[in-house]
Amino acid sequence: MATQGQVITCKAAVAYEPNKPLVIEDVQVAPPQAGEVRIKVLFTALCHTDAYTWSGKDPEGLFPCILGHEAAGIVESVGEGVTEVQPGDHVIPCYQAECRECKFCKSGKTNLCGKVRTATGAGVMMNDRKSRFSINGKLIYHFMGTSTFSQYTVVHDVSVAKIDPQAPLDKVCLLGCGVPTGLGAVWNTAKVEPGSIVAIFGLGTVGLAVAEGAKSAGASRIIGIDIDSKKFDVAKNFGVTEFVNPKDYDKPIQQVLVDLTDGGVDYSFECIGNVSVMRAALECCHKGWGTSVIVGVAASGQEISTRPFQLVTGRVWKGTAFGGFKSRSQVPWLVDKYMKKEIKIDEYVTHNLTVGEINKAFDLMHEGGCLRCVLKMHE
Ligand SMILES: NC(=O)C1=CN([C@@H]2O[C@H](COP(=O)(O)OP(=O)(O)OC[C@H]3O[C@@H](n4cnc5c(N)ncnc54)[C@H](O)[C@@H]3O)[C@@H](O)[C@H]2O)C=CC1
Ligand SMILES: N[C@@H](CCC(=O)N[C@@H](CSC=O)C(=O)NCC(=O)O)C(=O)O
Ligand SMILES: [Zn+2]
Ligand SMILES: [Zn+2]
Repeated sequence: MATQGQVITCKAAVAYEPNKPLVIEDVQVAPPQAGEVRIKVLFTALCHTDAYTWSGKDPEGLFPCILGHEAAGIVESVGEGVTEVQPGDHVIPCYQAECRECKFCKSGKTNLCGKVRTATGAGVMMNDRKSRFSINGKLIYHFMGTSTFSQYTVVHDVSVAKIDPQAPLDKVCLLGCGVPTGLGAVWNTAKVEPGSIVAIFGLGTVGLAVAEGAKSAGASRIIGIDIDSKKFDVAKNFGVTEFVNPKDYDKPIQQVLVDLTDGGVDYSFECIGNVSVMRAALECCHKGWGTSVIVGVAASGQEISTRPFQLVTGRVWKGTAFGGFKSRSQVPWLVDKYMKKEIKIDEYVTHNLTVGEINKAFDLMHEGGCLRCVLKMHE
């Protein structure tokens, strides 16, 4: 039965309140308006940022909402004026848009796009500042402009990357967030050079993708730091050459790293979202040139600090969103790299469940033995 132009009722995991189990509901998904695309989501993974917003610590977190932002699917229908994708196209929804027209896109200096950001931060669509999701007339907010914990979602056309239809959607869904973020933090944001010494704080999917990126960039030493020693075995497969557990030392971890590296590392990456660790990551950098990249997302109200002297003496503090990748242009390129076996994805997928098991998937994320859990969205 043709669904174009119709409201679709489908299953979605709804977050009604912070930290309360997600509820699988029958949700009404309105047709796409001008400049919008309705996507049948086939697979979605969970990222730590979904858990962060669900925890209530995200200043942009709105409830009730449909979380999820690391997914792949097929275009079901498009709204007026949409020219770059059509029904049947295989796509990855991108929380970081790329309109190619705004001040940010035209600057050549950033991957951030301004076109729909105020709407995505407010949980609505740009066109009418309303949600396309409802349950029996009651509004449900969008999340990050993607809301992939739903069998169907509506996104802005500037947030859709069209990909190779041969690519396995249960794997390339990871290119919606964590893997590009880690790779791009190294390749685009830090621009790590061959021979560099790299420190990575936090060896989850994002930290391991940093390791993979650093290895491919020719780093000579890749030091992984995590409070969970079990992470080291798996981290070796992604390029980590040495492991440090802060719990094994009495002195500050930045001092441990400075001592291990004859004065400090060339590049460090914070992939946790902990502001004390962000400070340590900056202060373990080498005087004169060491660069630290903040990747982790810290809770509302948290602030970073250090002695300004750390910067006066040449250390550089940076941050990255989606690894600096331009989403619509470069996600298809990353898919092609995966298809040519030039980047890993399968190795990050430790669990596969169904959307009905989503609360179990979040439990797995918090237990630590899980990198990415991929949910099948349809029977
Ligand atoms: N900037 C961006 O565009 C993006 C940021 N993120 C953020 O990156 C962070 C990492 O995400 P995931 O890899 O999915 O998370 P994860 O939870 O899988 O990994 C975090 C790792 O940090 C370790 N850890 C926790 N506290 C620690 C401490 N005090 N010292 C050392 N290690 C510690 C944990 O044992 C775990 O291995 C999150 O904050 C997430 O929100 C994620 C994607 C994109
Ligand atoms: N609403 C959050 C924003 C958290 C954040 O920094 N998000 C990252 C992506 S995290 C993906 O898993 C990002 O791209 N930020 C840039 C942006 O435009 O949002 C908060 O306020 O903490
Ligand atoms: Zn994410
Ligand atoms: Zn733009």
